[in-house]
Amino acid sequence: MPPLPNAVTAAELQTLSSRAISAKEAAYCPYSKFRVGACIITDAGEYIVGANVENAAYPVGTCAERVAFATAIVAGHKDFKAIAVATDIKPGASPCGMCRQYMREFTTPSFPIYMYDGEGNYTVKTMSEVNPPPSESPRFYDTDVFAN
Ligand SMILES: O=c1ccn([C@H]2C[C@H](O)[C@@H](CO)O2)c(=O)[nH]1
Ligand SMILES: [Zn+2]
Repeated sequence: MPPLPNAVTAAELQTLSSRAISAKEAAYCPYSKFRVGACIITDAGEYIVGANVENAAYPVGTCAERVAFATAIVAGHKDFKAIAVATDIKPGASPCGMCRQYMREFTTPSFPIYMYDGEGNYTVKTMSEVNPPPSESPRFYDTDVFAN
């Protein structure tokens, strides 16, 4: 049987999580003091990290997930296997609405989001679980809808 799309091996998940956890150290978060690190693994097995970068004008700040995806896109990556997001809270944090929308642009509904707490435990959800289809979620802009 061919491997499932978006399936990460145990070794890949180990690297993905440790890079997301260490990326927390790069966060610039003097306002919230809430450190978030993220790491994406591409289909080819490259790892790209991000962390939240805040701003005195709060909405201008960007989350770790969007920093990681923007970095990956600018580096020329197109196909992504999974993302890990690491925080210091239990049971981890799920991506905000802007990040769900942002990530949908570059991922499929089965794309997994691994959410790590401060102790290395995770929960995992797919894009379609955190971002339901447009019929159920009218304010969610889906690339498939705009593809026609
Ligand atoms: O999934 C999340 C949730 C929050 N944040 C950031 C945004 C802000 O800088 C801080 C507090 O919300 O954490 C992320 O980067 N990713
Ligand atoms: Zn976000």
